[in-house]
Amino acid sequence: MSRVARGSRDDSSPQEPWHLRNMISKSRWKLLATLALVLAVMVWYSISREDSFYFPIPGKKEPCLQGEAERMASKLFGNYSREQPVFLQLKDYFWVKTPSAYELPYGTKGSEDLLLRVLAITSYSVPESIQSLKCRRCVVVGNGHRLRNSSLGEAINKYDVVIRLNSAPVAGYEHDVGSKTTMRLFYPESAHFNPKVEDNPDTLLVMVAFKAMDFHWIESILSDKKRVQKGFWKQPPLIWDVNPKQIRILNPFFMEIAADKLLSLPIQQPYKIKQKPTTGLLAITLALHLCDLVHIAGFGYPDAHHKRQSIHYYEYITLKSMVWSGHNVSQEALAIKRMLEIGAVKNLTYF
Ligand SMILES: CC(=O)N[C@H]1[C@H]([C@H](O)[C@H](O)CO)O[C@](OP(=O)(O)OC[C@H]2O[C@@H](n3ccc(N)nc3=O)[C@H](O)[C@@H]2O)(C(=O)O)C[C@@H]1O
Ligand SMILES: CO[C@@H]1[C@H](O)[C@@H](O)[C@H](O[C@H]2[C@H](O)[C@@H](NC(C)=O)[C@H](OCc3ccccc3)O[C@@H]2CO)O[C@@H]1CO
Repeated sequence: MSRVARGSRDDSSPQEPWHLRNMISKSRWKLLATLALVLAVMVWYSISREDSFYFPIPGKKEPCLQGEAERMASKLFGNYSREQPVFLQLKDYFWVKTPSAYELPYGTKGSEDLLLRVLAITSYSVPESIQSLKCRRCVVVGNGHRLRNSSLGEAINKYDVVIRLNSAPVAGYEHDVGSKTTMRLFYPESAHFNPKVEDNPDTLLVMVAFKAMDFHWIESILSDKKRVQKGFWKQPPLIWDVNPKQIRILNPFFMEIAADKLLSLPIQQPYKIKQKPTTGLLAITLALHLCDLVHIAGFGYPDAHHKRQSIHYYEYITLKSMVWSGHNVSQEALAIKRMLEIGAVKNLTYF
C-alpha cells in the first residue's frame, strides 16, 4: 500500500500513522499549555503576595518612589524623628547639650569621652554618591542560607545601596550574592580579618557598638595604641587593614527603634542574657530611614523541623550556635512579615 493510501500526510517518517503523530503533537501542546498556565499562576501568586519572594527583572531598575520608605517607616515606627543622623558626629560630642537617655547599645550615655576620641579619627558623612540620589534603591543582604543557589548576584549589584552584614563573604559567592557592598555593618567580634578581600575600595565600614570596649577596640586599631584583649566574647582582629576614612559609627538610635518599635523589647533589662535585635533587623531599620525603596534578601531562619539546616549561605552552622545570642528569631520573623505585608520592604528570596 502506498504511504498516501495509508493516510500519511507527512512522508518524512513513514513508520508512524498520521493520526498517531497528530495525537502526540496535540498532547505535547497540552503539556506545554499546562506548564505555561502553572508558571503564570506561580508568577501571579508570587506578585500578589507581598510577603513571598518575587522575580526581579534582570537589566531593569526597580521603579522608585521618592519618600515611600519614609511613609512606611512612619507607619511602622509611629512618631519617630527623621532628623536623626545616620552616623554619630563629632560636633555632637564636644559639648553634649542633650545627653543620650540610654547606655550602649541603645544610646551613648556614659561613653561620651571615648566617643569623642573615636569620632576625631573617623568620619561621619554619607557619601555624595548616595546623598545626591533623588531616589535611593537599597537592598539589605542577610546572611541566610536562602541565598544559596539564588542567582541573585546580578540583581543585587543593580541597587544604589547594598548593605551587607558582619563577615559575610562575597568572594566566590558573587553569582548568588553579588559583589557590590556600599555599607557593611559590623561589631569587633564580627569584623572580617581581611576586609579588603570582601569589600570594595569605597565600602563604608559601619560599626555597631554594643559596649564601651567596642569603642576602645576601634580606637586602638586606628591609632595603633595598645590592644586590650579582655572584654570581648570572641577575639576581634588585632591588626585591621582599613582606611579610617571608611569607618562610620552607627547612631544607636536605630538599635533603639528596632528594639522598641519592631520587637517591643524593654530597653533596660536586668537579665544576664540581654535581648537585642539582630544586625540584619537593625540594617532594615537603618535602610527604612536612609532609603526610598528597601528590598531584602537572605533573611529567615530554618523552622523547628529543619534544625540541622545551615543558617548561613557560606558555612555550615546551625541555629544551635545562637543559643546565647539574645536574639528572638520568631519575634523577628513576625516583625519582618509585618513589614512585608504593609509593603514597607520587598523580599527577593522567600520567607
Ligand atoms: C554565634 C553568634 O553569635 N552568631 C551571631 C552572628 C555572629 O556574631 C556573626 O556572624 C559573626 O561574624 O551575628 C548575627 O547574625 P549573622 O551574622 O549570623 O547574620 C546576619 C543577619 O542576617 C540575618 N539572617 C541570618 C541568617 C539567617 N538564616 N536568617 C537571617 O535572617 C539576621 O538578621 C542576622 O542579623 C548578628 O550579628 O545578628 C547573629 C548571630 O547570632
Ligand atoms: C547583635 O548581637 C551580636 C551577636 O549577634 C550576638 O550573638 C552576640 O551575643 C553575644 C553576647 O553579646 C555576649 N554577652 C556579653 C555580655 O558579652 C555573650 O557572651 C557570653 C555570655 C553567655 C551567657 C551569658 C552571659 C554572657 O556571647 C554572645 C554570643 O554567643 O552579641 C553580638 C554583639 O556583640
